[in-house]
Amino acid sequence: MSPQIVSLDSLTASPSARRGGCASSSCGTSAPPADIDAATWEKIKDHPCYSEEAHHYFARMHVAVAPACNIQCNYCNRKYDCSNESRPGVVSERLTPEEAVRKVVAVAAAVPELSVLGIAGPGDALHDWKNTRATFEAVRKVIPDIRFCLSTNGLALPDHVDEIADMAIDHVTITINAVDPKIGARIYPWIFFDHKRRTGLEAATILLERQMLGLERLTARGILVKINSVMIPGINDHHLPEVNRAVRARGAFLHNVMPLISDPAHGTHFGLTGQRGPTPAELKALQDRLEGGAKLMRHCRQCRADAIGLLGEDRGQEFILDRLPETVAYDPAARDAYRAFVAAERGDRGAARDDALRCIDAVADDARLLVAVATKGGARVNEHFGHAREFQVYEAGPKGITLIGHRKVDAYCMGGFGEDATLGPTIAALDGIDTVLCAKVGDCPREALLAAGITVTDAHAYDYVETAVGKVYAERFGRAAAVA
Ligand SMILES: C[S@@+](CC[C@H](N)C(=O)[O-])C[C@H]1O[C@@H](n2cnc3c(N)ncnc32)[C@H](O)[C@@H]1O
Ligand code: SF4
Ligand code: SF4
Repeated sequence: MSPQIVSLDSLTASPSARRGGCASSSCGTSAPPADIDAATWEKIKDHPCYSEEAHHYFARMHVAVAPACNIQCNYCNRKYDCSNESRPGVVSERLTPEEAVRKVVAVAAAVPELSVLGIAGPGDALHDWKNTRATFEAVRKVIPDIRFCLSTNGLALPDHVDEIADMAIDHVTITINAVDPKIGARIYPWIFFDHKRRTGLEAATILLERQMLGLERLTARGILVKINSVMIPGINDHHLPEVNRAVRARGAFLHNVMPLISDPAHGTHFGLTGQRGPTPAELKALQDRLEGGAKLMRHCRQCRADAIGLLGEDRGQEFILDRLPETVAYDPAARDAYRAFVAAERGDRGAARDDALRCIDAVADDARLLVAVATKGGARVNEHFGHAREFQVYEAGPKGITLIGHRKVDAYCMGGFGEDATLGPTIAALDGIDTVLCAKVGDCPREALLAAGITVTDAHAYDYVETAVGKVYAERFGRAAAVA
């Protein structure tokens, strides 16, 4: 099977959405959000992880060139692999740098949304620095405008900051789960440092010190740093506000608090010893508590180390090595055209969002609504309920309309028929949601969701998400007239 070519129309696939022309005075521009300076916006405006807004439009790909790791985390087992599973550290095939370059060029030729190449394991990008560097250097020669991104536990980071800066790697993620070694020792059984394996408090103390040093050195060089923290109930959940303060003080750009995944089938220490992950409500409560500190990332999908596509979709299986031609010619025209399309969409959507926010402003009290949106990109309500593999969750309230997370589900509709067995888990996954927005929904799931207290509607199909959420909010709280 050859890779599927993405069409711009697939994002805006309705006559009303393809309205041509431009409703906004800011058409064709993409001005930075109020809290971001112009230089930073230039670095993040096409990075789907560093900008929530960009993640509606731009794709990343990870290449699995870094299999080895210099530490052990109690939640990680890189030996377990399943092509159907989306989880960090999981890959279908490990690549040499040469194979990785072939894959990147093939993806860039077929996926015009591609803007970022990341190395996130399956081990540690800096422990396997030779492979990481060789991959980035070779890709840069073929695709000069692609952004580079890497993820590390931080142990080797202080030694590589100069090279990272020299190679124009603008985005680095460090996983920091604790700033107190006593808590760290419950997460990391060992590290390998300075030719020796170290355990217990000594291991955690060294690792945490190296993480902070690496963070300070990166931010001093103007590199944008995202901190990942895995939320582990009973171990570091109460401690993450302290982590948030510590990384903010050292200039971290984003803090991404992710839920622990600990299925016993994965064979991790935490999975096998019954350590649970947080519920969506617990994760949201912690993230809400952290608001006002280091800026939060709330749209992370905890991707595989070989993920390809928009966040929330994974097209990795389309591009496994066996399916790629030996040589692929790269032509930047499709990516250039896509960027021009996005610039126009952004202007249009910005104007629509301003309209939507006016109806939120119109409601003075503390009325809140949690809305789950079925979307396949482009910041529009454009996915059928039965085809959705995730719903993006928006909170509408006095502070505006904000993406606060997502809920993964199994697609309800297989080959044209709804599967009632799938609907139960979908309803459970939508716990706490008031309304679901989608492009199309059948009577059967609509009634089943209603019986569970969740309304679902396709009345706002192909609207921008904020426009649709604003309308639902206004209808619910009696200000329908506020949104035209
Ligand atoms: C697979 S790691 C690769 C990069 C690097 N070795 C690191 O740990 O930062 C990518 C991210 O996945 C996270 N991760 C791995 N296993 C996880 C799990 N079971 N639950 C939640 N996050 C996990 C890590 O903490 C890290 O932030
Ligand atoms: S540092 Fe990353 S790759 Fe290494 S054990 Fe931890 S999660 Fe796995
Ligand atoms: S794991 Fe999170 S930060 Fe990394 S590529 Fe996926 S969405 Fe972005």
